[in-house]
Amino acid sequence: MKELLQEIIDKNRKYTKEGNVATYIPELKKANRDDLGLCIIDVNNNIYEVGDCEKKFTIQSVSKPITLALALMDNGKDRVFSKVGMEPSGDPFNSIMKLEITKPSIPYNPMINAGAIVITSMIKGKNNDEKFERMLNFFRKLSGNKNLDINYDVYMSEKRTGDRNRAMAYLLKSEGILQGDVEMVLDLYFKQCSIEVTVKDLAKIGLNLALHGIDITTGERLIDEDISRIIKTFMVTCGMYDASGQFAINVGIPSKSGVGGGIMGTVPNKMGIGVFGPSLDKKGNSIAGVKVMEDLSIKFDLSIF
Ligand SMILES: NC(=O)CC[C@H](N)C(=O)O
Repeated sequence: MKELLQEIIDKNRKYTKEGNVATYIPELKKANRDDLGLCIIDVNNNIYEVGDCEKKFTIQSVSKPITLALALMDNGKDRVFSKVGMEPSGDPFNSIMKLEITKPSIPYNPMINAGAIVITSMIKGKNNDEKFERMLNFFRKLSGNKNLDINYDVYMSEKRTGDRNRAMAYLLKSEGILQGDVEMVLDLYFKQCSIEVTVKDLAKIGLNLALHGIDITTGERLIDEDISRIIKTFMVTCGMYDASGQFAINVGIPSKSGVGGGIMGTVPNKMGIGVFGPSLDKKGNSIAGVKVMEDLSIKFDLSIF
């Protein structure tokens, strides 16, 4: 198995030369574009790691389905989906356009920035510290990694430069969709995106989703079954932004990407997948990472469709 995975990494390493690492968050420019790592954890808890699997990177948008799960458990479906929709937007992840032309300005889905920021605002806690602690604990439990924490430099870098997200959040507040102190919500969102992970952490979270919310090592239910189903469905329809349709056809694995270069995949009842390759295409998805996912899907017949 490991040899097959190594072949997939070797074959696709050339694609790390294509595209560019994210630069709009200045600190992300420091990523090494040549990196490519993969981890798979199957339902028997076999862990396979190949390539640059020891590298840490910030989770960025791969955090969105995870905070969505927490917000749904905190608030229930009715409340969450009165503020955020369930439809693919067909627009870039950071688009502001539809917020102005649709009334009420409910973000299309929780996987684009506007929707994710509203979701973050729904995390329960008596102050921001407690909200972040609950969030981080949830990420730690799902990844089985007690040491997960934020990359402070990336967090500060995005906090300093995240004016587009700031603009969206203020617009959402003015429309009554987002509640609370906007700067506090954004601070929590920037922290959430700056949580530092490895491909193994993503594979473990993916495995927990593949097992419908049950942790394989502890037997503990971490996510309600129904919520785990909702999360995976969003990953299929919106997880790769405005490339989700193409990805569903070519790969067919519920997945979520982030501008740090990570992709988390979850194959129901089979495995969790973590991939890292920081050079991105124009839509913000890892170019080599998507190629690796395509090869995995074909080689192991993983498409859910
Ligand atoms: N696509 C992404 O990974 C975007 C996350 C990033 N923190 C942002 O809000 O712009």
